[in-house]
Amino acid sequence: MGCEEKQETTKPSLRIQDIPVLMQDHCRMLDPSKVERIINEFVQGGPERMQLVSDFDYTITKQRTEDGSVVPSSFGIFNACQSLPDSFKTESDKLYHKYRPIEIDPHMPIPEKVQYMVEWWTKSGALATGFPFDQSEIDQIASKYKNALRDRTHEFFADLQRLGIPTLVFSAGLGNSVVSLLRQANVMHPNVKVVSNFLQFRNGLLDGFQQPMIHTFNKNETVLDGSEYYNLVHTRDHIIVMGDSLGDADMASGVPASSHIIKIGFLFEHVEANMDKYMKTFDIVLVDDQTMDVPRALLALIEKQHQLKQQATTQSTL
Ligand SMILES: C[n+]1cn([C@@H]2O[C@H](COP(=O)(O)OP(=O)(O)O)[C@@H](O)[C@H]2O)c2nc(N)[nH]c(=O)c21
Ligand SMILES: [Mg+2]
Repeated sequence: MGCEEKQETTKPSLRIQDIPVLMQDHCRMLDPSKVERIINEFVQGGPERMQLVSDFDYTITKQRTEDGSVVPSSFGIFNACQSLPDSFKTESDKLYHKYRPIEIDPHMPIPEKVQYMVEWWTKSGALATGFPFDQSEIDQIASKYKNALRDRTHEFFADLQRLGIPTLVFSAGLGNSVVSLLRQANVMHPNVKVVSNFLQFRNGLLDGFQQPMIHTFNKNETVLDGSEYYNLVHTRDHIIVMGDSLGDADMASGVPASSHIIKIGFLFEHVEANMDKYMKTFDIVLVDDQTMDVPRALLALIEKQHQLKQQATTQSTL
């Protein structure tokens, strides 16, 4: 009885059907009432309890561009650099053909895959060793793709900065390419942190990747344990997670179990075959949506309530 009364008084003030972006045909939800409940928690909790965790490749970059050109992945940008030795490309392709099928093998258990992934990233680092290399090469290639970020990415990152929401861009790819693209797109604000694999140099020569290695299966908040960023976000228990691969949904693993998380999945390839898994994995599935409109709409609701609260406080102190 008491419980029913409580539900009555805490009735959500926002209803999913009143949020137009979530009512679009290409926006799918397995459990809209769960999304509605969490959105209300987010709105009540305000920006100071929020954090955002996003994948980079094909989550911040587009899965489909208007002119049909393919956007390279962060490793792809590096591989396109002219000064890399000829053997680098051939050897790196060989590694890709060996390890990529293991990475996506639906039957192999994850602990077994982890060993192979560590092997892949280690060998890939070893290939990127012992020759001179200049970051400007990555910058030049990345500059061609600074307009290949999702529509309204600039506005989205401006929203996150204005609201002071710590934003983690997580990539098991190459951090040098990620940062270069974000910088050149003018979205690398102080609240944005990129956790990824960064090139390391020794005596003026390339020397593989810096530690810790970020691979597909440790790409989650457990690798942040004890870091400065962890200290910044560990009390922020309202989390938006965004990704395009099923594994991206686990990026917030390691945060307290009591956290409220909305997982947004961008689905583009093999829509029918993937739909079921994406629906079970992400709270909101966006089919061929090349914009940041849905996450922006969530932030707008949070900001609106925040402003109302601030106005009320100002008036009560007058
Ligand atoms: C070590 N290594 C890993 N990858 C791929 O890079 C991806 C980076 O992982 P991610 O950033 O989590 O995923 P996303 O690209 O789907 O956003 C992994 O899923 C691997 O398939 C790699 N790809 C290339 N081209 N070269 C490499 O050396 C290499
Ligand atoms: Mg991705």
